[in-house]
Amino acid sequence: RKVRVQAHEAAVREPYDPDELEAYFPEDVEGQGVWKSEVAPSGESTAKVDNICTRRRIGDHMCPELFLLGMQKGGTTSLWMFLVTSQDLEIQRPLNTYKQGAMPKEVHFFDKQDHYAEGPESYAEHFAVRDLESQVSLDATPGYSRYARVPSLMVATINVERSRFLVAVRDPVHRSYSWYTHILQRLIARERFNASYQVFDYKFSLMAKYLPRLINECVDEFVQRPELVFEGCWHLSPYMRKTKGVLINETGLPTIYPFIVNSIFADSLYGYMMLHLFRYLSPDKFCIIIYENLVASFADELQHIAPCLKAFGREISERDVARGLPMQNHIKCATCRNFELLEEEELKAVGRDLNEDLFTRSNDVFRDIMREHFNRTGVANWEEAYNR
Ligand SMILES: Nc1ncnc2c1ncn2[C@@H]1O[C@H](COP(=O)(O)OS(=O)(=O)O)[C@@H](OP(=O)(O)O)[C@H]1O
Repeated sequence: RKVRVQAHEAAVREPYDPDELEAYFPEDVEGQGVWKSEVAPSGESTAKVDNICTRRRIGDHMCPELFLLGMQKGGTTSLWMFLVTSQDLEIQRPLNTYKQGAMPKEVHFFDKQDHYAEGPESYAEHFAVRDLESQVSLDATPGYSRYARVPSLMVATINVERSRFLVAVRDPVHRSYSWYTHILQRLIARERFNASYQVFDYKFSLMAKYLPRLINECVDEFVQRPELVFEGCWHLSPYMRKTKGVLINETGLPTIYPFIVNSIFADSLYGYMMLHLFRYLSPDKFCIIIYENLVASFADELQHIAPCLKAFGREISERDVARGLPMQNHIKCATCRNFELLEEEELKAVGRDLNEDLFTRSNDVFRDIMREHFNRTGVANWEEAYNR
């Protein structure tokens, strides 16, 4: 398959070869060796999986059966906080995670090769011992939605029949900008993040100008099979790793580590991300909520996770609704070095192009999914806010 690059040919990098990548990536973007470790999914149907998760014995550690899979920057920390602090829902959080001292929200078992390799017993040990059949625990790792291999690994490990999956989506432009900000505030000290951002003079608007074309070239290759788009084009896919960089005219630098900047936009392709998840996990086990609605009308939007809680005999109480959505994880970056602060109108202008060039196609897929599987129409018309 030929990779087309419409950029200044002289400055265009050759495709990254595996040795070069090896040198760039002594470890994964997020700090583990995920991208290069071929974790072979077992391919076993869940009926055949026999492990601590499927056995569910009283007296054993309890694997999660409720998952908050994403999307990253979709308000997941607030939703998690709401769920695990409810006195009525009785949802258990992990005792600890693999990362010492981390908030007990994100276990990162399925997206980190080293953790997955430790096996289900190790996963379960992060949760309390079960002393009642009705207990349920939650793994809220929004990064799971970013890694194409995760759902197949889940199917090979968890009790799929009993499990339920929550996903919070958000205006893709705002989600992308929020993740750009997150990287700039929390991860930019890492050499690869800094190098990839530097090419764009650290500017979101420049990333938004160049990345849609690169991502679209990949999406176009798979568009006849929309359920394969995410696996084909997610930020660490072979296609994306091999793709040639482009020259950024404004800085005169060619892209480097494109997957870091890719992910800012590729992780907002919710339609394709959901179709990928549905290849492994049945839509009727999902509850999808829309961040903007959750913020604007908490009680109403919360009802859309009710079916997933009901599966465990849990009901959202009036006093839960009254508690409202806590505010968590708002990253203020005003004083971050090199931060491109985009005021509302400026972000709108950037977002308009992003929608036209990249997001609308995936949003259409997402809206079809909402109509078909969740009987919700007229939701998530994010682009309307950007209309000229
Ligand atoms: N109550 C409430 N109202 C409005 N917005 C809220 C609320 N709680 C969290 N947030 C916003 O959610 C963003 C963080 O999302 P996540 O917690 O999913 O991020 S992470 O993926 O876990 O890092 C982050 O968005 P940005 O501020 O745009 O970065 C938070 O501000």
